[in-house]
Amino acid sequence: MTPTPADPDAPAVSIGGVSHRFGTLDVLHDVTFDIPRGTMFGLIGHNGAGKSTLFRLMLGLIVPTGGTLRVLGELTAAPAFRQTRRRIGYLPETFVTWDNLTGTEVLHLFADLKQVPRAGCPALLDLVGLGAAAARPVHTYSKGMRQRLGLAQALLGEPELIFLDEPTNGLDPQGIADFYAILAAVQARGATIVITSHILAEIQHRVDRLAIMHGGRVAALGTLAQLRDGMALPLEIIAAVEPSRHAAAAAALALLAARHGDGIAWDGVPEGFHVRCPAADKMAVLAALVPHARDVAVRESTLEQVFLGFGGGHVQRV
Ligand SMILES: Nc1ncnc2c1ncn2[C@@H]1O[C@H](COP(=O)(O)OP(=O)(O)OP(=O)(O)O)[C@@H](O)[C@H]1O
Repeated sequence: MTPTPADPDAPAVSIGGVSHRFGTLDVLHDVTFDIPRGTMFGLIGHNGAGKSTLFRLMLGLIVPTGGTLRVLGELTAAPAFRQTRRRIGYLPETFVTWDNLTGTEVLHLFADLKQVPRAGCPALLDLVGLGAAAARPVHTYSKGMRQRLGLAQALLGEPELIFLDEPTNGLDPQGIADFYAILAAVQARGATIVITSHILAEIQHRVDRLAIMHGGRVAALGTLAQLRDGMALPLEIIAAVEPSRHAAAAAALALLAARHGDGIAWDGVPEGFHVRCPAADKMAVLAALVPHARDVAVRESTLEQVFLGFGGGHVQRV
């Protein structure tokens, strides 16, 4: 029987002061955060930051050497967690499967291992776009098709919580878009998704919340907007200005900069102006430029800039 968590509103994952040590190597240090139910949560960090270790801990495959870890309301160290694991899906970084079996046969085997009915397999193969290839042996699949088969096995039994470790590695742009469209549908039915990726441009607008891991610690946590605010990275505003309006636009910017101090900087280019300013000055800069501009675009800092700002790009081995 599937156990029901005591509190259905409890976070999908609750990590409290978790540390982990392999032998003499301290890999995670006092990691504390929750993953709210129904969210798509991104876990990012440099190579060796501890993401996969945290995944293995959340899956109950290893037990933390310090702190507590609750997943779907159950302590991962508790014997009852074996039952809870049936409500969890997992796509490892490297999805290894039986190459001589067909897509359908592979999925049947995973369904048997997970003790869920095989009857759901055809619909899952259709969902991931493998319906037409289901009867072909897996050794004839492309890398993208294998990854989609991996996603299908992670979705067996309609799990409430799904862990995906760098799931879009090797997928082409259309494959990545299709992959996230499936995840959006899965999230819409209420599932929580935890995903790691090194392709930050890909996940920045797709995840609801993020944790940036650095050297086994949580360096930052929140929505992309909160992380941007925390970093106070400047915005870039690009204004297309006709030559006849250049002087007037430059004068408006100079007046604004004199009023707002050093935070506003700009370059004149043949097509107009590139302005960098604190986010708080965005509306003032737009108000100065719009009367003179043919077009204006605002570029907010990317997740990659935020990540690098938090020291994410600095590989520090723990
Ligand atoms: N079984 C293990 N025994 C000893 N050390 C380990 C073991 N698994 C991981 N580590 C070490 O723990 C640290 C974190 O590794 P982990 O795989 O969790 O990082 P990661 O953030 O997932 O990295 P990547 O982005 O490269 O996948 C690394 O220093 C790694 O060498």
